[in-house]
Amino acid sequence: MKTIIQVRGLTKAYGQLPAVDHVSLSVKAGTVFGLLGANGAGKSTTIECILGTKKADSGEISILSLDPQKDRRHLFQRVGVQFQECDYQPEIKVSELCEETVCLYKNPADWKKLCTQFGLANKTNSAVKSLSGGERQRLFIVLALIPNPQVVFLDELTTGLDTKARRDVWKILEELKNQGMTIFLTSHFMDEVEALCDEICIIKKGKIVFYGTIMQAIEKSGCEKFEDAYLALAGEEVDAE
Ligand SMILES: Nc1ncnc2c1ncn2[C@@H]1O[C@H](COP(=O)(O)OP(=O)(O)OP(=O)(O)O)[C@@H](O)[C@H]1O
Repeated sequence: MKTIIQVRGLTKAYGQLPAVDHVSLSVKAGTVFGLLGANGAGKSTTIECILGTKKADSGEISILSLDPQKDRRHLFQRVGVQFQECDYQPEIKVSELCEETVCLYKNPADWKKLCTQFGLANKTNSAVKSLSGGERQRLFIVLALIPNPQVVFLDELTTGLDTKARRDVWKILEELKNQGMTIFLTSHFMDEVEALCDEICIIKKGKIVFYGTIMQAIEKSGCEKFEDAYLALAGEEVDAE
């Protein structure tokens, strides 16, 4: 299986704070990779360095065999990114935002089809600002998929979605994975991670504390349930430092 993302010794500090500390990871084509950790663990910084929107202090990063700093334009065409929020004109409609996004890419997906897949078919004429939190979240996934990407980054992908919408999104991601898409996600929902991820990496204060499969995490922790395993491995209990 081809390696889509390869990170070796990624390190990035903000002043004195080591946000990402010698992180190495590798993501194979057509798999779902979960980067996990508490708030402030360093997930977003890692993703931004992989995407080239932040410059690492040291380490090597390759994504789709490209250097994210040197080849950002090429990467832009081949990578999808879901943001928690994105900038849009205050009155813009769903259809207009999708069409604007389509214009940015050489080989865009059919946005209407994506809106239907994500349960937004009857919202295309609505203003983005009028959507519910869950609808907006689904729209951001649609926007991330418009480039027809080979790899997609989904940040806290189902935050704000109701139970059925979450399950629907999982199903679509399974289908995309089966079609060969590589998915890199962050999530604070361990049921979602368990349902979707082939491999996970847990970071704490910028350092990797676990890397492997869900089963290996359960085995290593000695817990029965993955959520307990995650809490034990991530050390999310209040520490006394
Ligand atoms: N631009 C910045 N300047 C200074 N410190 C920053 C900056 N961005 C992030 N940090 C700090 O770096 C650390 C890692 O932040 P990061 O956003 O990567 O974590 P995260 O795991 O994505 O958190 P969350 O789950 O809350 O999104 C945190 O302590 C954060 O406060």
